[in-house]
Amino acid sequence: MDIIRARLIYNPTSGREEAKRKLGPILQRLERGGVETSCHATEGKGDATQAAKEAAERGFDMVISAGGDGTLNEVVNGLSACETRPALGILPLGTTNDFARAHGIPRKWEKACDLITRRYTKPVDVGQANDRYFINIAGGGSLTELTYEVPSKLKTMVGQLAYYMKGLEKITRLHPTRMHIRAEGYGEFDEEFMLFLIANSNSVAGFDRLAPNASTNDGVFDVLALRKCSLAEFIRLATIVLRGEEITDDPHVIHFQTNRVEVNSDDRVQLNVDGEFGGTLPCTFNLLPAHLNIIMDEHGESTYSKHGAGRALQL
Ligand SMILES: Nc1ncnc2c1ncn2[C@@H]1O[C@H](COP(=O)(O)OP(=O)(O)OP(=O)(O)O)[C@@H](O)[C@H]1O
Repeated sequence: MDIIRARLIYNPTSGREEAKRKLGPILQRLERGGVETSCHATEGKGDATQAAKEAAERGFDMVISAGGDGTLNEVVNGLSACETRPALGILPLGTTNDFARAHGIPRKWEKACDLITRRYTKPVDVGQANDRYFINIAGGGSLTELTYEVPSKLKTMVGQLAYYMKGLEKITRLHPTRMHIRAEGYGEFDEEFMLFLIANSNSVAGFDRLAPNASTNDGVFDVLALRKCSLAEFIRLATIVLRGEEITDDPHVIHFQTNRVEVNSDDRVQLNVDGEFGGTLPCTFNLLPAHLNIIMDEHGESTYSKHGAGRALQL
């Protein structure tokens, strides 16, 4: 068995602190599977980005992100900026693990370790929003501005949507903003929007039908923009999303696929990038095709079209 070198970047505070509690057994299991692993415990915001960048520069064969979507997003940001990018393994030990769930990466640490030691990688598209990277979703609009006010685990915009729909709090503060959206190969829109979403993955906070065609390996984003509408219309559409049904054909929704979108506004519009604050407009969203090789189940995702089949990690 070939031995490979991996750097495990774990957030000791994620979820129920499982990465910290199970660290010994995790390292042992990886080692038994030929993945010789050293580790870095993150100390706060941004640390995982720096640690991933250093691991790539030090020539590790693989970086393993252990934690939730927040840690994964930081690791993706560190790796995506590098010329030579190690394979990425995921131990989904956080409170929210949207990406892992959508890509069939097991929640149990034993099974996730076994998947990593099988070393089967698939190329995955990465989104770039100005100088930040994302693998699930980015967006902007008044709904995303409310996101940061809520001390909730539901950090993505759609998660917030569910939150507001349950409580109907603050929903009256939703307001349209005039934005200019220019999409490569599609066209331009200059009108008032409630919000826009740039989806790279089809599973956003569990709403699999929100962008049903979005896939992390098709070379395009699914863009959804909600036109100015009344509160009643907004609630009607949000209810459809919460029921797990599609809204892409609704006349209030603009939906298209592209690999580059520019969004601009004269007003201050905050961006949400994979659940985190991502600065303000203007923003250019660029898709980086097959930018990262992520360890997945060979039979995990079925829509493996544009970049061909996955492969065993070549070392
Ligand atoms: N030692 C640390 N103490 C506190 N926060 C940290 C530490 N290390 C990393 N973080 C921050 O914790 C955030 C959340 O991490 P992560 O998504 O892995 O866990 P989670 O349990 O799913 O998240 P959340 O607590 O937001 O639900 C990350 O964005 C990261 O910046």
